[in-house]
This record gives sequence, C-alpha cells and structure tokens, in this order.
Amino acid sequence: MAPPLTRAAVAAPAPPVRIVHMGLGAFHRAHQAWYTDRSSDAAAWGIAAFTGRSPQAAAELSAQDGLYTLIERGDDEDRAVIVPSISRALDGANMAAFRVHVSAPATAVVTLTVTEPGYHLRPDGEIDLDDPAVAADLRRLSAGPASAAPTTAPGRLLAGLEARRRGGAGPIAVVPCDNIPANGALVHRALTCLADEVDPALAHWMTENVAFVSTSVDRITPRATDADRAAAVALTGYADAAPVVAEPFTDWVLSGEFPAGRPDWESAGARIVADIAPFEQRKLWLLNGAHSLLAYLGILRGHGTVAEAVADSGCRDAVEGLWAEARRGMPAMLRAEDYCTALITRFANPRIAHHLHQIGMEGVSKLAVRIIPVARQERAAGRSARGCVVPLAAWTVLATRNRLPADAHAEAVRSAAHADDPVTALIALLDAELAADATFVDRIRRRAAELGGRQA
Ligand SMILES: NC(=O)c1ccc[n+]([C@@H]2O[C@H](COP(=O)([O-])OP(=O)(O)OC[C@H]3O[C@@H](n4cnc5c(N)ncnc54)[C@H](O)[C@@H]3O)[C@@H](O)[C@H]2O)c1
Ligand SMILES: O=P(O)(O)OC[C@@H](O)[C@@H](O)[C@H](O)[C@H](O)CO
Repeated sequence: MAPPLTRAAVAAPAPPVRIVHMGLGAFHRAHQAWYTDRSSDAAAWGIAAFTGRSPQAAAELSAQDGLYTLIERGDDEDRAVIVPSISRALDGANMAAFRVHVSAPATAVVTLTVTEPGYHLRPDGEIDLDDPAVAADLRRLSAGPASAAPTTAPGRLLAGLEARRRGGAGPIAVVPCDNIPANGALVHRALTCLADEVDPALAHWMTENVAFVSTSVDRITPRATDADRAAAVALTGYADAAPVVAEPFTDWVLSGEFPAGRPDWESAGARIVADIAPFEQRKLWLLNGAHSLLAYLGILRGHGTVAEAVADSGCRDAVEGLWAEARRGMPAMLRAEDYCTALITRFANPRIAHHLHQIGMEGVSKLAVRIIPVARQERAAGRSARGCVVPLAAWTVLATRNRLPADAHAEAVRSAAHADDPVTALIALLDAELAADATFVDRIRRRAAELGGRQA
C-alpha cells in the first residue's frame, strides 16, 4: 500500500497563512493555489481554505496536511506536482475559524471560487435580497454580526470583514475567481448592499479598507475520478484522496489594488492589467460560450464529453458560428483568432474527460454571461445573432424535455418550460430585452423545432 501524503514525508513545511480562500473545490487547487506555490515568494504565502457547502474536501485535505497532487494532463502524458500552499483546510461552516483567519493582521487577501450561483446575484448583477438564504443571513447578521452563523458566501464574507474591522486589522483585498464578468465590482456592490442593511458604519469601513479585485481565470479542470486517484499514486508514490486533474494551459488576469500585499503571482505567469473587460470577454465569450454551446447541443446529439462533442462537425460548425459573432469588435491585441485555434486543441484533448453534464449545470447563470452579451451586441448592430441562436435553442429544447443538468433556478426553468410560449418564457429568464425581440425569439423557436423541441 502507498504511504500517506504528509508534509513530513515530502519535506514541505506549511507556509504561514496570509490568504483566506472560500470554496475549496477542484479549480482553486488547480489555479490560485498552484499560482501561489509557483510564485517566487511562495514560502511566505500560505492559504487557509474553507469549503463552500460540504466539509468533505476539508476532511480529506486535512488528513494529508493540506497537500494534494495536481496532475497536469497533456495530450499524451501526465505530469504530477504536489502543491503545498494550502496550509489549513477547513469546513466553511466553521465561522469561528473563518473570523480568526479573516481578521488576522497577517491576512492580506481573500479569494473565492464558490460557483456562479454562490454569489446570489440577480440577472441585473445586484445581490438578490429576496433570495431566502440571503434574507436569512441578513436577519442573522442584523441580530448580531459578531456571533452570527451565515450560510451564504456573501453573508460569511461580510461576517469575516466585520470581525476584521472589530479587530482593527486594517485593509485587505477580496479577489473573486469565478466565471463572472466584472466579478470584483459585482461582489463589491453585493457586500456594500448587505453591509448597508446590517450596519452603515461597516459599509463605511469597507469603503476605506476593502479593495475588490476583478479577475479572469482560465484552466480547464474537470471533476477528478477514482482513476485519477489511482493515477496520482502511480505518479508520486503517495496515496492521495483529493488529487486534481487539469490541462497544462493556465491563465490569470487580475485588475485592482492589494492594499496589504499579495504573492508575486506575476512570477508564476499571472498578469495585472488596468482594464480587465477585454480579457474577460475573450475568455467568457469564446471559451465558456463554446463550452455551454457544446454542452447543450452535444447532449442533444448524444455526446458525453467536450472532446467527443468538438469532434462532431455539427457541433464544431456551431462553435465556429458563435465565435464569428463573439470575436467581432475584440481588440487586435487579444489575438482572438489564435485563441480560438488553440481552444480547439484544448477542447480536443482526448485524455481530459470534461463531462458536458458538469458544464451544462447552472445554465441560467452561465448563459446570461457567456451567450446573452454576444446576442445583445449582435442584435444592437442589426445583425441576426444566428450563432447565439444555437446554444439558446438547444438549452430550451433540453428544458422542455426536462433534461437540463442541475440549476439553482430549476423551479423557474420548469415553470417557463410549461408556459404557453416556452421559448419566450425561457429566454426571459436570461434577458428581458432579448425575450421581447420577436424576430430573435422566433429564430430560436424555429431552431429549437429543428432540434426537436416543443415550440409553443
Ligand atoms: N473547473 C474549472 O475548469 C473552472 C475554470 C475556471 C473557473 N472556474 C470557476 O470555479 C468555480 C468552481 O469550480 P470547481 O471546479 O472548483 O467546482 P467544485 O465543484 O470542485 O467546487 C466548488 C466549490 O464551491 C462550493 N460551492 C458550491 N456551491 C456553492 C454555493 N451555492 N455557495 C457557496 N459555496 C458553494 C463547493 O462547496 C466547493 O467548495 C466554477 O463555478 C467557476 O466559476 C472553474
Ligand atoms: O466552471 P463552470 O461551472 O463555471 O463552467 C464550466 C466550464 O465552462 C469551465 O469550468 C471551464 O472549463 C473553465 O472556465 C476553463 O477555464
């Protein structure tokens, strides 16, 4: 039997905690934790990483001192590195530990990967105060912010910041790393809105002390399997209950201030830019837009993974059609055509089993930021947006057949799918203006009918 992965075994001391992370999933381990470990000053920057909803990842990682294997899976071989930057792995419900770490003077950064619905934002980007979980957190925080046990990520983050203010620990940066455009600005607005309701003095303190950084993050990281756990042992010689598999490619673009410092992430390849918007658009519209298209069209065409779907010329042509529209107007410095060429190779990696079902989850939140902005741009310019019609039509077909992967908005999707005019009702969940564009909706309806959906 392989020996357990421990810090003593691999001679990797835990770096002192200066970063708190929320959402200890696969992506954090493949991306921010990896960048931190690859930075020139890695020995000075440890992470206290908190799970989002279940304590399992914290239990698995704690049993191996926070260490895990990152398997970089190329076209023809695996490369393994043991990543030591997570010094402590903790249950997200452990608010006492969360407050201690966020309010520690040494802590300089809070990063988040809590998934798109984890921010509880409305389609207009504001925090949804009518969401029962948000409303419950507001009641808890208003009754006693110092001892409340919120359950949402924004509620927990606000409780941590409140503890930091009380402790006089000074400024800090909040760095959301989910696939949401202007994620720093949106989280800033969401937290300010909550703080205004809980205690305006806290909102004022945040204005002076909390910097919100927007990021564009990129590294294809599918959920690990039992075969990946076996591969980790074979590669490193250590048993690992929580390895992560990712493609070799990785990218991180950040924009904003870090008033208390940060790791030298540039030394690991990250870029700090003044304007994040073009980088976000390239990533979300080209990579994630194509992913969502492949997910819904691919499921309808009987495929299981991205690599299978992109090998199907019916899916591939649809991706090219979406990209032709999404690339319009992108500045030349983004080299969008080269990015798309590289994406085809990345998607086609036969050794990465990225399941369409996983990508197709949370379609309401994802389509709204991956496809809808392109469709709006095209329609505003008087064009057909036919490339955007395909993913939207495929999504409506799966909705009317009750075959969509899980979605936090499943109830609204179900009710729209049973409306007299399901296509209009479903598109209205994504964007009211496009739902009122009769020509565009009719195009989606006709495409959906071709794909086998219920039209009305
Ligand atoms: N996996 C990728 O390839 C990839 C690449 C770029 C960006 N991302 C971003 O990272 C996010 C997480 O991806 P992952 O692969 O780590 O997923 P994952 O399922 O491995 O981990 C998700 C983490 O978020 C927590 N979480 C889930 N729902 C939550 C909620 N409603 N509130 C609070 N916490 C919640 C989970 O408990 C877990 O800790 C994605 O949604 C995406 O925005 C992922
Ligand atoms: O992670 P999600 O659920 O937001 O979206 C699924 C994929 O589109 C996404 O994870 C991509 O693989 C990733 O964004 C690549 O960097």
